[in-house]
Amino acid sequence: MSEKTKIVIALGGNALQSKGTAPTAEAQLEVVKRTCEYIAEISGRGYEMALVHGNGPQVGRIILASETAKDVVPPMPFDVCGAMSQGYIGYHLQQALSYALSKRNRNVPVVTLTTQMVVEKADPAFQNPTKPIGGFYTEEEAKKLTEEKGYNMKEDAGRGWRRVVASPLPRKIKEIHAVRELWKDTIVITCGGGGIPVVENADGTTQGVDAVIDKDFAAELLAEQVDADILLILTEVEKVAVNFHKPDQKNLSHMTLAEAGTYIEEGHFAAGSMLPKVEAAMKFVRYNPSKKAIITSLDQAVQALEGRTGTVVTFA
Ligand SMILES: Nc1ncnc2c1ncn2[C@@H]1O[C@H](COP(=O)(O)OP(=O)(O)O)[C@@H](O)[C@H]1O
Ligand SMILES: NC(=O)OP(=O)(O)O
Repeated sequence: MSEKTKIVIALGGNALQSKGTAPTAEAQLEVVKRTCEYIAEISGRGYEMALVHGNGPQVGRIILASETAKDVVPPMPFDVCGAMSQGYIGYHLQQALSYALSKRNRNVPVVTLTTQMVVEKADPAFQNPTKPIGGFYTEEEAKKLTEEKGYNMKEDAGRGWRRVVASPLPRKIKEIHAVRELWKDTIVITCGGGGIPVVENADGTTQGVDAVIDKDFAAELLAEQVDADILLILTEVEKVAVNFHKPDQKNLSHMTLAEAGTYIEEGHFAAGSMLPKVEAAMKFVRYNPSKKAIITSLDQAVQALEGRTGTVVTFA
């Protein structure tokens, strides 16, 4: 790998979703086109990068469609739905990013790698579903879905109720060697939706499991394994806050590992939304204390890389 600054960018579900319109593939493509302008801008500044995207809303809809059509088409297992989400989100990103790069006369190839993520069979997450997927429901609708379909439903960071599924920790990127090879001259879209969750059998084969891995943790593992300089987590908010959504909310420009740990103990970060981002950032700087993680919004990504905004997480 070259000596340029290497970034792993984690793109939040909001970077792929249109607000206030039906969640169609066409609407997603329009949002992805806007997202890719920012990504191309970062590439234009000479950074090397890989992209990891979320899939919570998308995989939830694919699973729902499959379950709804179960009387006419055999339902797809979760891992296959995850693979489908990687394929179509990756396709949109490839199409839009290639165009955004070409407008800047940067003819860097962009490819999506179907990526399996090894998880542990015994991960306690299989007994405690926490990962929100699909759309948002009212509390009443959520109760009905639990009664009628047996879904696990939880409130998601003050935004409504969502179905939650198991989200085991990512342990090994099956295709990491291909990612490293591709990295040399390509923007690779990998570990989409956290990677397709698989377990390894004793004979070395892999087998899909019912889960959705958190893409922030997957991006962190990738950042470790490609020796990235920066883990850039892009979401809806410009900065991480303490006392979020309270009158005394305070946006943070910087957190050390120790400070982040204290804020977690004090309960400032919502599980399933901001908490995994902060935990992923902490894990990255703990793994390599000379590196940094940044959490910010997509539209502030360039400014955050220049040190002008975002929440920077460092070891000390
Ligand atoms: N302490 C906090 N500071 C900032 N945002 C927070 C905090 N706690 C919860 N959030 C919420 O977490 C959201 C980011 O999580 P989420 O939307 O699940 O991520 P993604 O962008 O990866 O889909 C923010 O948009 C915000 O609504
Ligand atoms: N898989 C995943 O973490 O998706 P979201 O970012 O959409 O929650």
